[in-house]
Amino acid sequence: MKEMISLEEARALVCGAVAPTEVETVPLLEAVGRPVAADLTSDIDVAPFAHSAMDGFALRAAEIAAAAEDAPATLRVVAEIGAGDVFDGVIGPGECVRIMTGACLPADADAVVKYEIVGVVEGDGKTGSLVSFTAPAKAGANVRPAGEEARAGEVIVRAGEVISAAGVGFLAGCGVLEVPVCRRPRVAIIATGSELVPASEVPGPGKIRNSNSYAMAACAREAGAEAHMLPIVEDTFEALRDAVAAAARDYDFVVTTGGAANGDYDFIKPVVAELGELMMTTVSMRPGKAQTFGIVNGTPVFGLPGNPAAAYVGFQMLIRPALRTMQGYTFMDHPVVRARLTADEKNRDPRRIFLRANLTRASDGTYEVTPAKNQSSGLFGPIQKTNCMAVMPDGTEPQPAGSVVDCILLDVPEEVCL
Ligand SMILES: Nc1nc2c(c(=O)[nH]1)N[C@H]1C(S)=C(S)[C@@H](COP(=O)(O)OP(=O)(O)OC[C@H]3O[C@@H](n4cnc5c(N)ncnc54)[C@H](O)[C@@H]3O)O[C@H]1N2
Ligand code: MOO
Repeated sequence: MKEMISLEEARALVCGAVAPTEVETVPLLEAVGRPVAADLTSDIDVAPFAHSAMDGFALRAAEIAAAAEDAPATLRVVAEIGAGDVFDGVIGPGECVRIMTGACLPADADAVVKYEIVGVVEGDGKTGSLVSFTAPAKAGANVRPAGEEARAGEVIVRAGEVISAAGVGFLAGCGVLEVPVCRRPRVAIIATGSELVPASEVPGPGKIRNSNSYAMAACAREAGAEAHMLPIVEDTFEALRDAVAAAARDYDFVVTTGGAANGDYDFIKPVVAELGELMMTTVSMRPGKAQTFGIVNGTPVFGLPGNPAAAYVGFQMLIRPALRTMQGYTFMDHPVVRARLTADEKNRDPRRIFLRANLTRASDGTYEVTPAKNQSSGLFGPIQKTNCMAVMPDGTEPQPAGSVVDCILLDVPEEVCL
């Protein structure tokens, strides 16, 4: 095992070590935002029948082919149909049917003319009236054909496609009310550290609240997983070994925070090595170089560093892709845009640096990015107050203001116009 590996190597290693969870069938609404695990087909044609796209008059286009301003064509209205009605009569020569949007197109009609451009010559425009047309209509005008969106038996969504909110509507129209998806991975979150107290308590001397578990559980949820916060584990080899061994039996993925470096009380590396296969210990990234990964009992175990920002970046860059792989996503990353640094950035390191930063739009519409002043790896606060991570290009040269860098979009609020 290499001591320090690149982020790309780490990601390939972690994603390569996980497998999709088994397929389960969930109610349609539960599938929003998730990739489907099998091709889906429609049970009917959608739309099931040709129908009108306008409120107006259904007719044979040929009847009004010669219509003009100075030579209007006049037709007799023989029926009225609304959405849900079916007209099964005959439209004879010189006749039309008053039709509403969504109503089934009569068999004899091939076009609809909206009523705004139809004159009423006699009557009130309803059955028995005489109406006039001053322009021809193309066959098919204002007609939505049967099967426009889907054909019965046709594959409408392919395996791997992620279902959007509109997609839920599409599937409902196609009669797909249950959807096969990969089960959400059950993720155990274990905070290690003898300094930790539950966040519900006020910490005593030398103690701090366990905030990592909450953040990692939130990250796991955002990644589509089911998060389970387990009790805090004190800094002893035995306690951590027993907690990790039990979690590896009961969960699909185990995340620990803390005890990942080389201090006297850092035990995640020896624990994973003893219980299973230790595959990674250090990644060339900042914050968060101490990133442990291995397999225990067939279960992936990821040891994040204790520092909050380091744990957060490690989760986003390495655990999130793994959890998405387990759910069948083919796209693992947060969106990335390129933006100009608004100030010189002297913060450089041979490791890849992820700066907590704010992305904004300049007046000319291009993106600008401003790193947060406090880049301490010990804090969650600056991440709450920023919306992206600006990735410094590899190398140790200072980056002058105006340099263009990748920005990983994390929590971009609606008011930032992208
Ligand atoms: N001699 C060296 N010491 C350290 C190095 C180094 O290279 N040489 N790296 C530092 C960096 S960078 C990091 S990151 C940490 C990683 O070490 P650990 O994973 O062992 O982290 P801990 O020591 O357990 O904790 C670090 C820090 O984070 C706080 N913490 C831990 N767990 C939680 C939690 N659940 N909620 C909130 N805060 C937590 C903890 O109290 C510490 O302050 O090592 C550095 N040291
Ligand atoms: O591994 Mo540490 O993140 O650089 O705070």
